[in-house]
Amino acid sequence: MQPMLEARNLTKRFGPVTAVSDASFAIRSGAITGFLGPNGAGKSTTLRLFLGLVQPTSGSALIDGKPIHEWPIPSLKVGAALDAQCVHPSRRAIDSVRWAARLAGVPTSHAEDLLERVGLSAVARQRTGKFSLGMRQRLALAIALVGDPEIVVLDEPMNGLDPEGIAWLKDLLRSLRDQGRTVLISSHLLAELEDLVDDLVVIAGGRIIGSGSATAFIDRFHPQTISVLSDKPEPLCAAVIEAGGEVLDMQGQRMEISGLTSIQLGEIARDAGIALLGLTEERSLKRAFTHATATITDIPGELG
Ligand SMILES: Nc1ncnc2c1ncn2[C@@H]1O[C@H](COP(=O)(O)OP(=O)(O)OP(=O)(O)O)[C@@H](O)[C@H]1O
Repeated sequence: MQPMLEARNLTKRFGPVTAVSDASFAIRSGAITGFLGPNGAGKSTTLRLFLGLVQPTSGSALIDGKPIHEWPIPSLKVGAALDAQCVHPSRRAIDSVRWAARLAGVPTSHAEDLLERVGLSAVARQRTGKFSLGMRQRLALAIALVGDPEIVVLDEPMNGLDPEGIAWLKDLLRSLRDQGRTVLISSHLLAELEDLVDDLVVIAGGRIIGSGSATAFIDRFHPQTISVLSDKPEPLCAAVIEAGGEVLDMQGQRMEISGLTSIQLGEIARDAGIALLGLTEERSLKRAFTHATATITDIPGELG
């Protein structure tokens, strides 16, 4: 199936700065994809390249097979919220949405519904100059949805939202996905995306370090670690090292071990006469992400 968004050897340089370097990845239709990377990694630049707001130095950024400018009415294809400050402060919220609808060439009659959908009905007729960042994020989202687009692209939309707002946004994005839309959402905070995304594209230093399903990302990058609780941590630590394992962390009776399977660890403890009081193999996207970004130089582009 044709990817909904695809970067092919995409590079963008700003003078001496290479913001995006030979990036290739594909985003499938009908999924929520998290675009994850530290500050300055090149996320916003990549999103802007897809939206035709900056031109690539080389390579291409395709929306459903072609550059955005080749779509007759781009806002029907893709709606984007890249900057929560994008609306004029002296304009009322409802007028900003109507203005965006006019620009997109779609009826303005849904403006009220859109503001209701993003929880801004009560302030629809207020000027946006005094809106909080969270309110602006909601307004930017309403504007992104104005053309009822197939693809929704959001740059750090959770900035400024309180926990309730974040939960609300996640529900809204899931409902967009459940309607068959494609959602691409960037963040520098993995915790924001962890329970939301189906797929991930991870970028650091302008380079794509992995893309694919979140599960595949964990499989590929997760360090093999075991958290173990024992009544004799010191001798267990020595036995683990003796057997070629590594003790990553030790706090009281709990230690974190890598380089051994849980079966091997059980055998080592048994042979040393040490009781294991608990043993868990922790697998989290967070640990995989930390590991992947720490070892970036060793990692090739595509993830299965
Ligand atoms: N218009 C520009 N002119 C010069 N340099 C730029 C421009 N836009 C981005 N950069 C640089 O490109 C690099 C990537 O920036 P970008 O904003 O894409 O990263 P980001 O991952 O979105 O980071 P953040 O989360 O901090 O916004 C940074 O070094 C940035 O300073």
